Amino acid sequence: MKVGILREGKAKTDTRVALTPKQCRDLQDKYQNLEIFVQPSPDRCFRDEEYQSQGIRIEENLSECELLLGVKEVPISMLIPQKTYLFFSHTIKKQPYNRELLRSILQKKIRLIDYECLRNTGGKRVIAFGRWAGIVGAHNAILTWGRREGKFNLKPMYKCHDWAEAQTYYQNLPLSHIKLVVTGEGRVGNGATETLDLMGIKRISPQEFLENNKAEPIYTQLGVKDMYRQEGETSFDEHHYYQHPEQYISCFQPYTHTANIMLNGIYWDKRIPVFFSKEDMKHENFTIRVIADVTCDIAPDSSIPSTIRASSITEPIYGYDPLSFQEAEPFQNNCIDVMAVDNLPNELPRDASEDFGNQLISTVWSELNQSDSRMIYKGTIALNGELNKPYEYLQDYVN
Ligand SMILES: NC(=O)c1ccc[n+]([C@@H]2O[C@H](COP(=O)([O-])OP(=O)(O)OC[C@H]3O[C@@H](n4cnc5c(N)ncnc54)[C@H](O)[C@@H]3O)[C@@H](O)[C@H]2O)c1
Repeated sequence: MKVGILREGKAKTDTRVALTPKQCRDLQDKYQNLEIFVQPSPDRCFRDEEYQSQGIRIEENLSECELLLGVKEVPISMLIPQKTYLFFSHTIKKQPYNRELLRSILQKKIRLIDYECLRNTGGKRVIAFGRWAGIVGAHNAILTWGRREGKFNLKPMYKCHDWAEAQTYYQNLPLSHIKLVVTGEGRVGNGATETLDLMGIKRISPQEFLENNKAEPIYTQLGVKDMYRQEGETSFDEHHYYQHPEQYISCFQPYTHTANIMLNGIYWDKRIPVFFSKEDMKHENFTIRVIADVTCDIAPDSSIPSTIRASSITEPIYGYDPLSFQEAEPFQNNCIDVMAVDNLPNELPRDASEDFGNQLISTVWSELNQSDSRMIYKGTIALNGELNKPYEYLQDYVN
């Protein structure tokens, strides 16, 4: 089989790749009939020469390849008819900006397998970048706090060679007054706690967090059971919550009076209650001064009203004035600092790509060769010019 690694075409800042040079080499060594070709790219986090030095061919024309691997949406002009593509298409929520992309995929009779739709038998996603978004998100939260307090300047993650370098700056940071609440227990939430643990910030239970008045750096992590409840109910049925989140109310309020940093890493959609309102943010007892919103849904369709726009890797922080509801200069006493970078794993593209490639190899690669794989069937959005059965609900969007 011939496999092509695509040059990312959506934005220059997308420097990640699905397989590293070493992973390509290992796969070729393992499978005798496999040949991997890499489209040249001046922007990719692994240079063309790094692939070549592992014996992988650089090739502009990938029309001989059956399977093409990208990361972000492939521009329509780069799509080759009748091939199998794997990438994040961002079409399953009927995103308007990718309607033409899906139309074109159908016209060109492309088989589209979307990484976001690849799940194991328990329904959990098998391949994602979320852990790295959490790792970088927590780094940026503490960086923002250091600058806000004027106490320290943490080197931005994207300026570090890799995560190992960033970790060398975590010793002896003056973090004494930090009270940080992490929302979410998935990839992002758990990635964030990796960074916080390395920084020596003490993890405590949600209950202790609300009661702790000592000037020591602490954090707590909240899952859905800590954040939502049904009115009049004392127990929490997680399965029921996922089925009917609209029947629940938020119990996040006490943390808005206790924490000074919030790292938001929990999934949210319009059925789920918001954590707090614009009005809540005006109150004197709203103590949160830094919000690292990794989930990064943009207001008004968001759980956090101050996430009024996404920010960028090079300019990650903006201020939010809770009285005027407007954007303001960052690091002002009367304002809240927002870190809302929506492509955080790109700050550590080499580490994130390697991890992603390992997940691809260990969970997806062998499935791709099985004609009856449930995982691949359920992850396939389009084939032979039609929507695959699980995605027929997209027909009106395509039309
Ligand atoms: N800013 C970025 O660069 C970036 C990168 C990756 C992911 N994200 C976003 O971060 C968020 C979390 O991603 P993740 O990888 O941790 O996801 P995940 O599936 O690993 O974890 C999701 C978390 O949200 C909770 N949750 C609450 N309601 C849910 C629901 N109805 N369905 C599913 N989960 C629900 C889960 O219990 C879990 O704690 C997502 O919104 C994702 O799009 C942002």
